[in-house]
Amino acid sequence: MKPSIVLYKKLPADLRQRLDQHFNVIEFNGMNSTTRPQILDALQQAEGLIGSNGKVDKELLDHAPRLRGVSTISVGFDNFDVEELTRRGIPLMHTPTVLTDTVADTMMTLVLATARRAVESAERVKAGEWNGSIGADWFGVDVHHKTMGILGMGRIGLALAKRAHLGFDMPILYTARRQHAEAENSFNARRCDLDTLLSESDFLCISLPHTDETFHMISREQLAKMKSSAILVNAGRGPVVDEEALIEALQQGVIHAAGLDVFEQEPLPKDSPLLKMPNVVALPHIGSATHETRYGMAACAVDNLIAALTGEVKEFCVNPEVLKK
Ligand SMILES: NC(=O)C1=CN([C@@H]2O[C@H](COP(=O)(O)OP(=O)(O)OC[C@H]3O[C@@H](n4cnc5c(N)ncnc54)[C@H](O)[C@@H]3O)[C@@H](O)[C@H]2O)C=CC1
Ligand SMILES: O=C(O)C(=O)CO
Repeated sequence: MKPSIVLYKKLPADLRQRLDQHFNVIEFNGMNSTTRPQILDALQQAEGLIGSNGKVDKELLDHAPRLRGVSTISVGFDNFDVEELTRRGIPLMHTPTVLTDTVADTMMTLVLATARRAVESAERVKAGEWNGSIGADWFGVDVHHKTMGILGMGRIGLALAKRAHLGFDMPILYTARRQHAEAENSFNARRCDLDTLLSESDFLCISLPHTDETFHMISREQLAKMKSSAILVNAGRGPVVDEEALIEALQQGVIHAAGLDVFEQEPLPKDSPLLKMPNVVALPHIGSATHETRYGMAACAVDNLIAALTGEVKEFCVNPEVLKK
């Protein structure tokens, strides 16, 4: 008999068929307050779990006595209790690499859109405000040759550095726990402490995961150290930036603008002051959201689950120590 798995994200038909070839698939339309109790029930029998967006915590794992492998359709795994999974010997698989360039493109989009006021200008054109030769009230600021500061020099940070250095002649600064030879040798990036990054960057670009250490790493005190002309771009995770402090900084002109793909609460609440600010470009967490990349992520996650449940994991395991047991 094929092992049972729980799927909580719609997959392209061919990938769903690939899962069906290996498993008895119990599918749910997302993990939310309605489906979660049903998912917990189904997990009594399930040996695998695959999806994205939904808390995989101790409560869920306590309902899953037969679980042997978990696969997230994302690179970020802040929704997962990795310690608890590891304690139970369950591999957690994720999808790095396949989305790196697409997310770096999104970050560059936010850099350009905020600096050149692209969204705001396009909205004004549609509102019929373009009635003659434009004046300084429409002008933006240059991106090329400005200093880009990268917080989170991992795969995505490096791909962003490549774009900024090769495409826009931007000097690159980065803050990291270790030196990144490739960033320094290939893209002339210079490592510095956080205070220097904050005070010297024209664009502070965040591609950090959400962890206990990174929670509110950028708050009032850090924002106060930035240039008043600086633009903050966050496509890592919302909670890395203290959103209340960011809103205040934008309202008071402590910094110039923000380009945000991620928020402390997603979807962004309809009454968020961010939605009313012309100097904010807010995207609905589209970092990896292209047809090609979302397909690639789903395919990677399907292969990852098959590998985890057949004991043939070669890469993309968040907690590889469980494989040695
Ligand atoms: N907006 C979106 O749609 C997407 C967002 N992401 C986010 O981007 C994050 C990064 O993805 P990758 O670059 O693939 O991961 P990665 O693991 O290659 O890079 C993360 C980097 O952050 C660094 N880091 C972690 N904690 C730190 C700390 N306390 N201080 C300084 N540096 C620290 C790590 O050392 C690493 O270099 C993901 O974890 C996810 O949260 C990823 C994909 C799409
Ligand atoms: O992969 C991730 O971590 C995302 O945020 C969505 O691509």
